[in-house]
Amino acid sequence: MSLKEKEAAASARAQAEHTPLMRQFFAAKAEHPDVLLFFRMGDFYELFFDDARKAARLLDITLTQRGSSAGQPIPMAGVPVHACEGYLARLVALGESVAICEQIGDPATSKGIVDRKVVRVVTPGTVTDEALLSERRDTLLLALSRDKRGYGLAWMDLASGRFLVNEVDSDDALEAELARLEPAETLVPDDGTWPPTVLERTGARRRPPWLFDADTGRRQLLQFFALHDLTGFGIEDRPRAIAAAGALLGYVEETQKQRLPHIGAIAIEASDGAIAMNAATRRHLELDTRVDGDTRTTLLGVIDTTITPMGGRLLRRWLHRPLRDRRIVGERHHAVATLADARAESTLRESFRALGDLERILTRIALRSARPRDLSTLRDGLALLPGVRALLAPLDSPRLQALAAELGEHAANAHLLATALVPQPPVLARDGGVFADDYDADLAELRRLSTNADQFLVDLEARERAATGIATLKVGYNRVHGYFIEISKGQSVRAPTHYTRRQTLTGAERYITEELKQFEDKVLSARERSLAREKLLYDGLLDTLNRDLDALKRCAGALSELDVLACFAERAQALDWARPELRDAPGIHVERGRHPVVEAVRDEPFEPNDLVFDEHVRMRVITGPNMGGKSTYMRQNALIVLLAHIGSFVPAARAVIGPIDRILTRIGAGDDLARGQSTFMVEMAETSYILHHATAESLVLMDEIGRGTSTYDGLALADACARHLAAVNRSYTLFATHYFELTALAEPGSGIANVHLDAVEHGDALVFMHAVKDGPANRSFGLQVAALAGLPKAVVRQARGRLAELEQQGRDAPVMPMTVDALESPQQFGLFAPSSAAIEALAAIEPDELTPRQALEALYRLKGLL
Ligand SMILES: Nc1ncnc2c1ncn2[C@@H]1O[C@H](COP(=O)(O)OP(=O)(O)OP(=O)(O)O)[C@@H](O)[C@H]1O
Repeated sequence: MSLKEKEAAASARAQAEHTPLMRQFFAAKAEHPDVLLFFRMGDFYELFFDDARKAARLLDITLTQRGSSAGQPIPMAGVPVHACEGYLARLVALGESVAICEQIGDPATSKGIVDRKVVRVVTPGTVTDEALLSERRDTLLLALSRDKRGYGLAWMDLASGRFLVNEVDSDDALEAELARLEPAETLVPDDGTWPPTVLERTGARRRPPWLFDADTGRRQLLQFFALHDLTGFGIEDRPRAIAAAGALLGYVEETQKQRLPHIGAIAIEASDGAIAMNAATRRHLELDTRVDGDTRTTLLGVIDTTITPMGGRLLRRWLHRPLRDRRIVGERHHAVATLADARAESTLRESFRALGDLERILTRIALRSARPRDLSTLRDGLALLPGVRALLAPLDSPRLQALAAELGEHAANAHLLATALVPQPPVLARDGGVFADDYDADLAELRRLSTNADQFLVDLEARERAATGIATLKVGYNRVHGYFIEISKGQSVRAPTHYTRRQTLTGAERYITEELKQFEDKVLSARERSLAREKLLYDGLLDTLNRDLDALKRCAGALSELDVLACFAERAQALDWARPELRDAPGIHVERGRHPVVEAVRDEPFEPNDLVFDEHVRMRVITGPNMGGKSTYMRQNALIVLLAHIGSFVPAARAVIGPIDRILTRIGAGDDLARGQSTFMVEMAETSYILHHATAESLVLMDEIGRGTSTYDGLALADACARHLAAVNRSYTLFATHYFELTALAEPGSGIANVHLDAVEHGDALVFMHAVKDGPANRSFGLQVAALAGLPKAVVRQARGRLAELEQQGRDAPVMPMTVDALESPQQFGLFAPSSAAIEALAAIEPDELTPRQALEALYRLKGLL
């Protein structure tokens, strides 16, 4: 016997030692080794062995034992089927996947143990059940591929049917896309090292590398979309994107185990169509989450007043992808202005309250998992369309008119749903009662039979009481035994002989009669038949709706966008925001700009500030006291630029903005300990990214760079970076600093100007003015701010003394002015003051009295003193 044969025999012996049930479990588990297996047993999903231990830990459920198999006790944990959604939601949030193994045979009729089969695999990135999805956030599955030239990305929102791809050429760009998309699950080829940002994500899943092959991917896509070539989707010459898309499709088909008719197309979402923002920028600008996890005091928290969840999700997508296409964005501004001028947005928003999440409902219709209430929500939504179209008809805006056309009529489906469904259908289709009585004659007849039953039973009870003379006789029904006549124990001797005993209880006997039996057969079969009829009608309704799925999806898309545009119009008026102007000419002009979030949370009025970047000034060095408002000023301008490019109005009296390609920020952050980097390392890595990527169309915010190291190192670095940004990158740069030395950069012709924020002292109190003024600050108020913060008085006093000393020393050691020219001749760098002996010797020299030879000697002497 060969070794292989011996092993096979041993495994067969081991198998034989298990019970049939456990053998069934092992077979299912072998097909899904890396995920938790929910094994259906009656009213429970049970987990065994390691799955049980893991689930007990993650879900805080009891770990028990179930007999033994092959001589060993079997660890087991279980969740009730009726409550499984909650447990699944918790597991997918933790990045876990679950294979659902159902009983597929009927326990009543099957011989031996009932058949079981894995019917679907619930994974964090492929969930479509309403209960498992976050309402206002897309749940994305992402697949990555790579070749020598870079990475391919493909992502799918299964709950809406969106399927997109992109290709990027660097780790940085990949990281930026991950930060933008925030996928719930990421498929990565298991081949060599990947950046930690990829593998350390919740829901990262390694897959065999051969699944990420471009040729196979192309074949899969062609087959899935039933096409001959991919040119129509514009991805034909994108092998990395195609490889990722193929891997993604394979995974979705493997886990869903059903057709996915709602995924009708794949499209490219290229990076160069959007204003680039890397992960750091998204974090620093607090677009939708703050470092402390708060989501309310963020930009999204302030601007999101969308009514529908699908509108909320679209707005979040827009916010993370400001567009560079000024035509599209300009059309949105025009639409917002038109809605606001016509005061149409409030009526529109009011009607959207009845709309619901049509986008996800349509997906459930396509996947045939829609519940009756989904259909009634769709009915109510379609009923709104004529009103919405009438409202849009007179409005003179190309985008609004295009959206009105996208909405479509849908009169037939609206009528169908209105006549088919009862006003308030039940939660589940299973128990019937979904369809209106007059929708279907057969159903109405079957229902009449079961309803008339009630009257028949009342009559029967009265008749039997009279016939037997037993006043307490009752007619009843239970699910196990069916209809019965009940007589108390004491009276049961008086039961007539044609009563047949059906069941004996402690205090009563239950009987059946021939008449009651006949009635029971008729009613029960009517009930069953009416349920079967409803199921048939339900399937038919889903078929009809699926025929129009594409048009309905376009309608839902248009409604989502209208919701966002109406939200912009509402915000613009409520918050007094202005329509920005996007121009081809370079420059940024903001008049009376405000920070939308700081303004929203402050009780006192916000001090508006201007910003001008033009051909003369491309960098503004901002100085001023701590707490003066430097960071606020910088961020508000970035947020204004960003808001303008998603189509929103902006918190300013006026904003005129030229082409922008990136928003880059370097703003003080805490240690990135999770990634083992010190504050200074993070600071330098982010700065280096900016210096490598910023262009003359980029908006750059630099907040206090150099703070993470010693004063001289820090100042030297800050100085060099500022010069590089001004002279080489030539970006629009806001550069906040505590190094007053940097104010010397603002020389005529340098393209750099100073602005400052101020504070005034009122006795012990310090009042911050928050107004941005031209020129450098003249003092820092650091000690006053420290005192405000509660530093002990003695410490502040001591610091004051030390400051006076330092300032005196500083005055004695002159610092040479710094110019942009110094970039080319670093030896002129004016930071490091010459030694005081050299200065004294230099001061003692009278040049006019020296001969050329003496002058040369003096020069050698001075050099020797350095
Ligand atoms: N223009 C303004 N109008 C009203 N209040 C403002 C304004 N700008 C800033 N503030 C308030 O001042 C606080 C401090 O602002 P900010 O953090 O921008 O100061 P900073 O100069 O960057 O301070 P630091 O140098 O300590 O980081 C803000 O939290 C805000 O409440």
